[in-house]
Amino acid sequence: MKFYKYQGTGNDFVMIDNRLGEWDDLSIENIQKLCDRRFGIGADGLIKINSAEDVDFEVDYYNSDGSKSFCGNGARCSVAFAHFLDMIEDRTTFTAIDGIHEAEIKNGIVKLKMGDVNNINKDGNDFVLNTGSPHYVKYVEMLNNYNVYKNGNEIRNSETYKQEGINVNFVEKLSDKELFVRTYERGVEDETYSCGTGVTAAALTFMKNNNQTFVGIKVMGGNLKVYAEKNGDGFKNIWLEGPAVQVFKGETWV
Ligand SMILES: N[C@@H](CCC[C@H](N)C(=O)O)C(=O)O
Repeated sequence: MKFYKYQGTGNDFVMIDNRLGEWDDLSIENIQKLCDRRFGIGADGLIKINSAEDVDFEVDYYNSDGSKSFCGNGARCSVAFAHFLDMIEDRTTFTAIDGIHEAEIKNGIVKLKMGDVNNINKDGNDFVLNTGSPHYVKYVEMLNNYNVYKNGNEIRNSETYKQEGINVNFVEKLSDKELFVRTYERGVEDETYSCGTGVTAAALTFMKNNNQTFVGIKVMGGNLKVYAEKNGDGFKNIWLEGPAVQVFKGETWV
């Protein structure tokens, strides 16, 4: 199997060109092994780029445990991969598990349109919302020293969330325009260096109480930007922007 490895602010993916359907039957065990950092290539997730009708391609995303979801950074990396394969020019429309997305790519920076968010719920002082995947958002102080694994794992496996699972984002306000976000991801069952749908969720909870349409986000693996417009109790015109980089390519046996 020929593969490419991509990363978007440190959220890393094995990327497979599956436009001819050669890897339609890749098993969950195969995906787990390919993503294993000791016995495989190593990644937070695996993405198959499939052919699609009416749009440029389909992003078929799997977490490293083989479960499916929508991945914001994975979708941004998929746009960079489609551009590398000469499938698209600087704009594209593609489909993913949560619906149709638009995106733009310029100088390695990918700007991805996320689905509208209709409501943001509260769980105590924290927030729960879906930005293509489900997110829990908790504001904390001294995030650099915070135990993201322990506290994220506890919330993800709590009675309320353990069945479906949830991604848990810890957020520190750095200024009126910048947040620091660290995320425990379901399906990876660990902290990742960045989560695109997670930083989007964090930005929307922040924008809800301000009249801002832009938030800069610092994550462990770099910097991202989120733009959005208020729409009733929710948000529309939500864009996630940041780098998407090809790291290496290779061949493996599954
Ligand atoms: N890293 C992703 C989110 C991937 C999906 C998530 N782990 C889930 O199962 O919901 C991102 O960049 O959005």
